[in-house]
Amino acid sequence: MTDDTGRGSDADFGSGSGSDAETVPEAPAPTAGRDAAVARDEADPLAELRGRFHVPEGQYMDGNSLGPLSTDAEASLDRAVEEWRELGIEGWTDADPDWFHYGERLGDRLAPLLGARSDEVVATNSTTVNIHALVGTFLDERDDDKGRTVLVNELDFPTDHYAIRAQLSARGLDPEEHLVVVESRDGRTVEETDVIDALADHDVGVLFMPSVLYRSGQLFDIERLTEAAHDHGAVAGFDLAHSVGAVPHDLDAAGVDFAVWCSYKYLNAGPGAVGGLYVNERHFDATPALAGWWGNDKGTQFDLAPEFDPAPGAGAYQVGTVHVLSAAPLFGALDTLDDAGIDRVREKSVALTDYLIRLVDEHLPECDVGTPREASRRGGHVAVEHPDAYRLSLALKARDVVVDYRPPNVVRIAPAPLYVSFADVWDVVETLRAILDEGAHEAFDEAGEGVT
Ligand SMILES: Cc1ncc(COP(=O)(O)O)c(C=O)c1O
Ligand SMILES: Nc1c(O)cccc1C(=O)C[C@H](N)C(=O)O
Repeated sequence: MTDDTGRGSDADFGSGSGSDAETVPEAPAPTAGRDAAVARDEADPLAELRGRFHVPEGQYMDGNSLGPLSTDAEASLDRAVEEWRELGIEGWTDADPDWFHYGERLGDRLAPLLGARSDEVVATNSTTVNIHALVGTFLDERDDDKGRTVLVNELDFPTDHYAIRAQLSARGLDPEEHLVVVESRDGRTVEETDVIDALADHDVGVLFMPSVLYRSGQLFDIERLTEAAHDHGAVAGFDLAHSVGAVPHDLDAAGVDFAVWCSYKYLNAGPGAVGGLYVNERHFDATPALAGWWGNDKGTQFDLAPEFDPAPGAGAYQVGTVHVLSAAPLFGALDTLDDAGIDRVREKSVALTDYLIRLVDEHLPECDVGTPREASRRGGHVAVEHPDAYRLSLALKARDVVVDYRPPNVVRIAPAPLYVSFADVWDVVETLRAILDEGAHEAFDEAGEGVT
């Protein structure tokens, strides 16, 4: 790609080139060349954290699906294995932290990232199981027919749709009558005003939305949508899979009722890592729809009584035995994130995605950007659109640029701040420019292998 033609500073690219009015000052100009990216990296206070990750060769841009292993996560997993070896069954009480309370101790660590009290957060289950548990609970909490209707978005991740439909059907509630689906106008994003209008136009008891859309990366205004839900007598729940660890949250202040998330994306806790959930203390008297002995009060759990005695707070939503070995890496992964600070992570993320969008605009005219250009409406990844996105994603991986593909036309590129540099972003776009110039993606099979 050509270097700077002296066309001016960042400010000249602020309007219409991909960023919103307040251009993020830190990102280099798209025509300033790789040296400017390297110089930006040399000034990056988070740059040293990359050394605490085992980042594969090339550019790893898939943290929106699976974050890489950090030395901290590795150490905490090793510690759990060592305790298993040395303590055996005594690990439930004598490990540090004791395995019995892994979910609660991780809740203590996660709470600051969520803007929540420790007893409102627990690491447990998986995202999908937590959606079943919480949507089911809040459907049961409503004794009026109005409350037994859930509002979702057309573009939500499929597991959210599957779980909610199952919970409705389990209660004899026909999704045709008790599920309101807000449609996208452009196939990429959802208008918040359309969500708010749907709340006004339908008898909705539960609003359930992602914080960030998995394909386009649109970030929603959680506080605005929660207020709208409450104004119309609904509770508000959010799937934070694509924002926890990338975007600061303040769930208590926003009045959110419940939330769920995974830990294997921007929290970097490893494949199949334990999920997490939040329940606002307003709802601590609710009865979990998915009762299990691990959600029983730890003080009576081994009375082994047939009656369920829910634990206080979010802990009641644990179901079966905590998955110790899939939870252990999260302790170390949170050490790394705590050292960075979520506000600095978000600041760098906005600069990296802004830079990526402007490089695509400047150097890849064959591609479109499906992600909102306003920083306040963007999560941690960018949707680069191209009719041959699937084969482009394969061609990129063949050149050690790890991205993923989402139908019908999106290459998802996630420059995660803890281990991605501005020079990495330049290199990804330069590689994509070369692939397009050579037509290298045409060597790949349309059908291709499975998509991850
Ligand atoms: C928004 C969203 N929810 C849920 C999931 C997956 O759920 P689970 O962690 O249960 O596999 C994903 C993908 O990882 C997702 O993007
Ligand atoms: N969550 C995933 C997984 O557990 C295995 C393989 C891939 C994924 C994903 O990236 C799905 C993810 N929710 C998405 O945003 O598409």
